[in-house]
Amino acid sequence: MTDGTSARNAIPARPILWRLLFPERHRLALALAITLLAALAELPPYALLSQSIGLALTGTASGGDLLGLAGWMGAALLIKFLLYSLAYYLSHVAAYRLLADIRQTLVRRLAVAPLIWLQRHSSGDLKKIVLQDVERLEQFIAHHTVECLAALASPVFVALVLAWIDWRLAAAALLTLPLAATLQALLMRGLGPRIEDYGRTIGALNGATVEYIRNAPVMKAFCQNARSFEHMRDLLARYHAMITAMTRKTVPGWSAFMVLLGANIVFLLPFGLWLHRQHALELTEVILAVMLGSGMLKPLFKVAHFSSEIGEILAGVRRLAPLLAFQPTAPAAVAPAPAAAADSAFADAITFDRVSFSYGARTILQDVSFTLKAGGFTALVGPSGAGKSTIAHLMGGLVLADRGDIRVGAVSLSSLSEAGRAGLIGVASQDSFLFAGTLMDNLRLGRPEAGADMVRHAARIAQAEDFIAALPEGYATTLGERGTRLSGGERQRIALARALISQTPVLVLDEATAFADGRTERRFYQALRAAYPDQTLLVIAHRLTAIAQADQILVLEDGRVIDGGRHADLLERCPLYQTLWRRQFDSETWSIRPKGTADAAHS
Ligand SMILES: Nc1ncnc2c1ncn2[C@@H]1O[C@H](COP(=O)(O)OP(=O)(O)OP(=O)(O)O)[C@@H](O)[C@H]1O
Repeated sequence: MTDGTSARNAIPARPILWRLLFPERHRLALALAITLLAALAELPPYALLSQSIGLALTGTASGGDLLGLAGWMGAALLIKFLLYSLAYYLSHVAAYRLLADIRQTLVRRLAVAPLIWLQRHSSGDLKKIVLQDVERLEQFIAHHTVECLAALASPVFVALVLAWIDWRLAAAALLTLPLAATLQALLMRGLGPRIEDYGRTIGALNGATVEYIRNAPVMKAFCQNARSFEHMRDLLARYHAMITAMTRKTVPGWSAFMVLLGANIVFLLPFGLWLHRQHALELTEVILAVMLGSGMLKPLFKVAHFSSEIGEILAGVRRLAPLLAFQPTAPAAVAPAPAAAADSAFADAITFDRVSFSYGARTILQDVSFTLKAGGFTALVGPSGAGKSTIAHLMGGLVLADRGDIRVGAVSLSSLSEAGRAGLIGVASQDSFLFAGTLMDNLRLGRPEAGADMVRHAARIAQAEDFIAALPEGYATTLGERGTRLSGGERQRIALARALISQTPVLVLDEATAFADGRTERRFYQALRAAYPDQTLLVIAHRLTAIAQADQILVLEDGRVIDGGRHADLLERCPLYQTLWRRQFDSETWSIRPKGTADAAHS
């Protein structure tokens, strides 16, 4: 397994950041140039102030002089205000244009991102990328650019003015800077991995929060509260511990850094007064130097703060990078035409050839081999946890086999593009996701060009016709984001009809008919075979009566296919199949009886 952290660190974030900023480079450059002017505009008010003090000290100021000075001061402040406003305006316009572009690109890329990649990321991770990481870029583009440049430029301009008055004053004003910079470097040491860790914890916490919100109704039903959601509680504790450790590590250093940046007055004032005594400087020059110099380094605190934030911004860019890099895959040249599955050349529509799969260290499937005959009806049965859905996930491209090969006809499934695979193999499971939109849109998801007759036909087979007819607007009924207006069983029927409409040569139904009772389920398979006789069907079902008519039944136990054949043969020779067959009747006749009547009921 690849180490996600080192892989992420290997992505060079700075070039990606520049590439993201490139489309707005002119606007941003203009914003920065205006910021420099605004930082320069901070100086004249000080010069005017020092001039006023000089006039006041000599007692030569007339009312007109003071009014003039006040006017100039007001004008200087107004110019500074206008320049900063313009710089901010431009940086914000650039930021929001870029953000809109980046978000649109991300959404487009999400649509073409490989299923495997999406499967590996929790919804919390993706939320963090699409919302928080992009939001952080807004902070960087709209605020940090202008504010950090101003914070850097302002001490430089002040140092130049001080050097112009007397270079020794500039040197005295800068004396505490090396000390503060060394402290800052020490402070930041070892913070990088912590910031990475912080990002990971936030991602995990987001995921747990989304899961918690989704499961809130279930937890309420069982009278549980947030404290019972152990995973989230652990993550919150980890987050709290991490923040506390980071605060403990950084706060004393930050405070010392801040104090040092403002401490240059300790050198500047005595040194300026000494120069005045040596007749090297006028008193007004000393006052001007102290006014300018005493606060000149404080803006660097913002720069230092930014340098700790840039780590998070770049980590966000690194997270964005893989998603931004996805390109729509060209249809695979080797994908067999869907209709070919029924040809004799594709007598074996699907072949699992010694396929193994693990979740981490846990082996789920081991050397699984079987074939699905083209146009045949195969059922996959086995105890819970045997690996049946994992086989469906492999065929649906949600996970990749660790070893072995899955072939569609003669072509390896792994060599097909996602579009090629989706055009050949359709998967419907119990977990159906319905999008906000009309029922018709939801049904035609896999085949937007499907005609009304085809949709109605599929809906009839999926036993969805009656309840659709009862909906206020039939097929035009708008569904909520998760199809909340439909019951679980109705949603499953829609998912089933959707898979039928896609008309893929191979169809995998993973507990997709769990909504139906035994008899309805059996009738459904009969209707399905009659309507689509050429379709290769793989059905995962717990209710064996429904699939007893299958051409082939594969028995899976602990990730291995232990037997395969027709119902009658398996019933005769396969102990596990016999047990599964018996168990379904036990469960069908199972009931809760008052204590003490159990024996009587069994006899
Ligand atoms: N994402 C995952 N991470 C780790 N283990 C998983 C994951 N998904 C499934 N498993 C495990 O893999 C095993 C096989 O799961 P699978 O869903 O394929 O079984 P199944 O035969 O379909 O079971 P059921 O009939 O109950 O649906 C189970 O033990 C399950 O806990």
